[in-house]
Amino acid sequence: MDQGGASFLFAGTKFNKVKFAGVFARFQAKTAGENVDLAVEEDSSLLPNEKAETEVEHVMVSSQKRKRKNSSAVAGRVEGFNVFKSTNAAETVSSDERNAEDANEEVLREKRKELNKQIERDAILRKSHYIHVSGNSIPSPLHSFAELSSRYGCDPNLLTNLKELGFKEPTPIQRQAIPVILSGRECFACAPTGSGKTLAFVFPILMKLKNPSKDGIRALILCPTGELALQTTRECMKMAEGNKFRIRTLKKEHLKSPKKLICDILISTPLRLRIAIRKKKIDLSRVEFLVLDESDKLFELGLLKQTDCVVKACSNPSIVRSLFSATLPDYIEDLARSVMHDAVRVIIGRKNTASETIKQRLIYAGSEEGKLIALRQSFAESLNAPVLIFLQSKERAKELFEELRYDDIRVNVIHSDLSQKQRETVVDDFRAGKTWVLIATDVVARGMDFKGVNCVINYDFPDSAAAYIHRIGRTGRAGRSGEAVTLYTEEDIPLLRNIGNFMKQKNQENSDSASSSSGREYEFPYWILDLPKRKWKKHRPGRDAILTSRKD
Ligand SMILES: Nc1ncnc2c1ncn2[C@@H]1O[C@H](COP(=O)(O)OP(=O)(O)OP(=O)(O)O)[C@@H](O)[C@H]1O
Repeated sequence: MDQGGASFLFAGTKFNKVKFAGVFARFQAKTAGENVDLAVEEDSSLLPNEKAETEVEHVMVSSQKRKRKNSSAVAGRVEGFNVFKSTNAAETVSSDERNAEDANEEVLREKRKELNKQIERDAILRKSHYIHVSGNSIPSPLHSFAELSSRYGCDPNLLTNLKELGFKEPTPIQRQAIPVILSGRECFACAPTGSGKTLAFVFPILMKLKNPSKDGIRALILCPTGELALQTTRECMKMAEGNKFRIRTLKKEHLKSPKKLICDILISTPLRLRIAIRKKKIDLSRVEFLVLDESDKLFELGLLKQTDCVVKACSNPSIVRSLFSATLPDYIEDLARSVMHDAVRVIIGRKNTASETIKQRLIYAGSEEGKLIALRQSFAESLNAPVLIFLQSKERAKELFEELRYDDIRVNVIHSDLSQKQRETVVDDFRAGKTWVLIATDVVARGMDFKGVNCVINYDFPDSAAAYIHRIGRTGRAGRSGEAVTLYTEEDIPLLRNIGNFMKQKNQENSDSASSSSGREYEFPYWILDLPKRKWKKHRPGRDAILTSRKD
């Protein structure tokens, strides 16, 4: 990735004079020489530990000031300067102040104790959910969804929606990311596939927007593919049910319409959005919340320019930006750290790892022919539908489809040569169970939530570590179990070590053998860990054709 190109992302953010108007006014008054009361105002938006921290700071400042004053009073007496009008008056003030100081120090001790207790409670909760955080004054994680009501005054209707969706407990990423966004903090978050990241950014946005308005687009969610944008829109609508928010996916029709698109929450790919911006069909200057979902993908070369254009168009200085993904490479972290404002980093479990609930297996297929034989054999033994098969290119996906379409299984294919409408139909059929086996390119590898996919087959070895994690992450979602099988040939052997590292982590925590859906025991091939380390560049080796007819 061209990091130089990425460095101008997020440019143009200024000091938020509106948000900090109070501080600004006080600061101005102080510089004008007025007697400014520095007392901390009761700020209901502050969280318990933030509030405690602020109060402790305030008491400390006041106490230090008094100490300085007292010591100068003592110094005044010792050195004999007539600092005070009368010694008696000085003594009276000093004894009053001493009492006040004692009381203040008691308050300070209590606040400190409470703060420490809160920090301890937060640490225990975070530890039990493998939540790792860094940043300043990080809001406490949630114990339950009910806390959204007691701590943040969440609209009861939104909470009812959660209940109706069957969500009883927040997932780890939701426990931490929701309070972070609610407290107006920018964040970059990394949590495993299928761990509920969508709700983690959608729900706090719905809470913050409160009511529908005609003021313009207030929240924007960027997704790398049209399918994911549609899925996110649907999820968003389910969570907002009954609140009359206008939630829209940016469609081709919007680009042709003479009117500007006005809605509360817009969900789009960067590609389409950039066209809309250039055609002046959209105004993003009032966007208060910007989410870059699958952020590492959005920063890849093919999408970087469009993403950058969108980020720049979101010119509201008080915007709150969040980056979410299951894979967060170091260079994205560095970029985020350097350009985001006081951002909070939230990592669930170990960074860049596959979900714990996926059994992963490697199968040596020898050749292209061997792959097809292995696939047919596995389907003949037990077709554990729904199954998702990934290939490295649309040409190869089409070939495998041609090969399997006359077998006795309901199979379909999805790739970028299909129109958006066709792609939507294919996805819907797979979701509805009309398709048992879906052959795909990486267009559906990211973010797609096909509930209940039992098995992912990497027919072609993935082209990057991130691709491996996202592909296999289409199974084993929301705590369900799943299976991922990766077929490999000679060309892929140098890269086995790279995914072996992910597999080893999983197998060490369970046992070294994992049984597959067909009931066979699987031995982890330890020898792959002895292979030399290889830098994983885009791995798409030339492969023999799949079609058996073409070989005859
Ligand atoms: N609190 C919850 N309790 C139970 N299920 C949940 C909860 N939150 C979300 N889910 C469900 O978990 C599934 C996965 O959620 P989601 O698609 O947001 O995952 P994700 O972390 O974004 O995955 P990916 O990295 O693949 O994009 C969805 O079916 C969603 O409805």
